[in-house]
Amino acid sequence: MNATEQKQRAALAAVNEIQDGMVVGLGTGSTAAFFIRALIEKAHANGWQITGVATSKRSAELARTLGMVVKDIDEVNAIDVTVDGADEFDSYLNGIKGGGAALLYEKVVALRSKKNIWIVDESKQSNRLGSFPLPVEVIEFGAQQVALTLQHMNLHPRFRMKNEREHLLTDSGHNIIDVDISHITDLTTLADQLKSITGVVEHGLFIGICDKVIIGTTPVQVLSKN
Ligand SMILES: O=C(CO)[C@H](O)[C@H](O)COP(=O)(O)O
Repeated sequence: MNATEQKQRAALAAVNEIQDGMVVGLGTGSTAAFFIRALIEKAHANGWQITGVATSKRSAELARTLGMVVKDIDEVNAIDVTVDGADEFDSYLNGIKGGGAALLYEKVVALRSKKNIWIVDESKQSNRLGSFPLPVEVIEFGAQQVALTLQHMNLHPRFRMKNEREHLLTDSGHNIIDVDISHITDLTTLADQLKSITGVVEHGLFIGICDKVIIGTTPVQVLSKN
């Protein structure tokens, strides 16, 4: 079974975690898009009222186009569960996110959710995080200075590009600098160091946030925290 089929299977399995009336955090990326489509289909078929809280403009637009009520995070009292993809995860359910440049909103929504589920294909599983470049979201002003700091930290920074000349901008208008953390063993300390750099808004290390990973293999594998 290829990666796309596994993403679809994981997304379908995650829909079983949702009940009528829930407020659901909608992740970003190709796997999250499969989930959004499948959830809306089930909600329509069963007459469910589901409210979405999107982690990107893309996901909000997809969900609204398909008929879901999507609210801003500040318009809801609580988020019951968020279902999102991941770029890499380990056996502790820590991971790297932000391959789709949505890590800031994804983390804001995840940290306000009662439960976080990641849906993935098996290629995302890793014994040690760091094969996927870690996205660091930085404000436009002084972004080159932040890149220099990351260079001095031996993290081999590279601006994520929209095209040959322009930096990619996130939904918040920030830059993404991808860094190489494959040689770093203490990721908690790294996370703290990155957050302490003025100009850094967020990074894609999600440590202690995910509660469950659904891998769309046959049969589907589920890893749960504790
Ligand atoms: O973190 C993300 C977006 O910022 C995505 O969840 C991650 O990149 C996985 O994407 P996909 O489901 O397309 O493999």
